[in-house]
Amino acid sequence: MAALFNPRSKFTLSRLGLNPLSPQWRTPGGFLREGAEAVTQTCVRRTHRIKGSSSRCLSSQASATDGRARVKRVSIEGNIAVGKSTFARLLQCTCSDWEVMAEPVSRWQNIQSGTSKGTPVSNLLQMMYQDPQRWSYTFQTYSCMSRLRTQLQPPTARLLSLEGTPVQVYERSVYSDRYIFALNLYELGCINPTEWAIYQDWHGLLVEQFGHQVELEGIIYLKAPPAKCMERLGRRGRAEEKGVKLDYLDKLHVQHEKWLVEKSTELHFEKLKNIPVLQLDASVEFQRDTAVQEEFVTKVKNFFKSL
Ligand SMILES: Nc1ncnc2c1ncn2[C@@H]1O[C@H](COP(=O)(O)OP(=O)(O)OP(=O)(O)O)[C@@H](O)[C@H]1O
Ligand SMILES: Nc1nc(=O)c2ncn([C@H]3C[C@H](O)[C@@H](CO)O3)c2[nH]1
Repeated sequence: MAALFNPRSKFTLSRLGLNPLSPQWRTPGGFLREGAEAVTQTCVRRTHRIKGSSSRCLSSQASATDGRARVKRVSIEGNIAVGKSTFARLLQCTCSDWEVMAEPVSRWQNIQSGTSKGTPVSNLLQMMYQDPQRWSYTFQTYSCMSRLRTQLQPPTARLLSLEGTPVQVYERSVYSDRYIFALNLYELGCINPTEWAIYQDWHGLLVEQFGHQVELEGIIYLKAPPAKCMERLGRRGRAEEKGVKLDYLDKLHVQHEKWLVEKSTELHFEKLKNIPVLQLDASVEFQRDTAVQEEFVTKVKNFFKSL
């Protein structure tokens, strides 16, 4: 494991203060729950640049059908720092029919005391990267639980009241938790066979028990060469990721390819086996290129319509 993570970066409690929990961020296009702080500003700029932004994106249909069943659920999957949050912000700012649920990273960075809420206890993301052998299983229990919570959140009243076809968009899912990260850490020996057996047992039970509530209708796969992700990861400069090596991103890339492209990952949930996947070339530097942004948004709209 030492070859994949560099345990030199120091963890301090004071750093936790820099990552306040932000349960819900309002944006011109609607809401980005659990979200990133840059959203509001970037959103305002983007809404002026993208044609048809902040407008209803899917033609009005089935207004009489019951609200909740009409809400489609899609996850954005992809390697670390490929640009999921950035892409999610673009979607959030583009269409008010789409509600983005951000990955709950700040919760992992800021584990709270069970007794006195608000008191930070530790930074589990940092611990996992510093000592993966010790903390990987613990991390996967918590990441999966927090993803489950996110996927169980009902659509907002605003989304339910829309006449078109509203979509809840998640950044990653309980499925990538298992078929990308946990599987990878097991294959690397950071999760031992006993832990892996236990993880799979409770993961299967939870997903089956929650059934329809955690099902997805589609997946958007943002794909880029691991070297490009490495470059972006470095540019982003998240302190906990200082020791992440290219080899780790290579392995995660292979897991994504096996699951979403080659379809060779052994899956345990029927609906997931035939789930539609929209693959987008995320190596394109779309942040400042409105033509590329429009092309992506059109593909997403058509994908959502097809689900
Ligand atoms: N298409 C792009 N072109 C250029 N830079 C990008 C692009 N997408 C994202 N970035 C930059 O790359 C960095 C990582 O992006 P982002 O935080 O969106 O990744 P992520 O996939 O959400 O990461 P994580 O896996 O940690 O959740 C950021 O600094 C962002 O500004
Ligand atoms: N071990 C592990 N399991 C997960 O399920 C998982 N999901 C995300 N991450 C890491 C990637 C980024 O550094 C950071 C933000 O995505 O958190 C994970 N790490």
